[in-house]
Amino acid sequence: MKIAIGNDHAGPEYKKAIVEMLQKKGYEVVKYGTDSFDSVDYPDFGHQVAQDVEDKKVDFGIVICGSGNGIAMTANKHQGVRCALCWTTEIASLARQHNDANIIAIPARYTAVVQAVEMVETFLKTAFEGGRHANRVNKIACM
Ligand SMILES: O=C(CO)[C@H](O)[C@H](O)[C@H](O)COP(=O)(O)O
Repeated sequence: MKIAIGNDHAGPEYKKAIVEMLQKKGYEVVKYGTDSFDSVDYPDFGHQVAQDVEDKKVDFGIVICGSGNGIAMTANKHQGVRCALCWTTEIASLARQHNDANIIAIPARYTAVVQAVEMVETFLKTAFEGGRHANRVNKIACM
């Protein structure tokens, strides 16, 4: 399975820990974003991750910024992307089970690294339930 990950200056150490976990588990990882704490603009990297998901170059995406909101908003501009802001493992699980989310957004300044890694593990191992949720998810794209 192939995963794209991107972050701004709020999350280099979060990306590092998540990438280590993913590579240990055998995932192929495409890395975007910064490895330093110098200020950058989260949309630059949110778009890169979301474009890979939209183009089906990767199976899932992970985006990280301070609150998680700016980079989630960026990703959700893309066709076919359902990016979920997650702050507990239960929310991460529900984002897959009920919303068929294909990108997880991590709020680096409001969660611990260990919690972020656990949320990503949960997100990636949880399946979409379909059923009544499929109709609802289909309606998200209908405007
Ligand atoms: O949380 C964010 C966007 O939703 C970003 O990570 C920024 O950190 C946030 O906007 C704060 O900006 P700053 O330049 O880090 O003060």
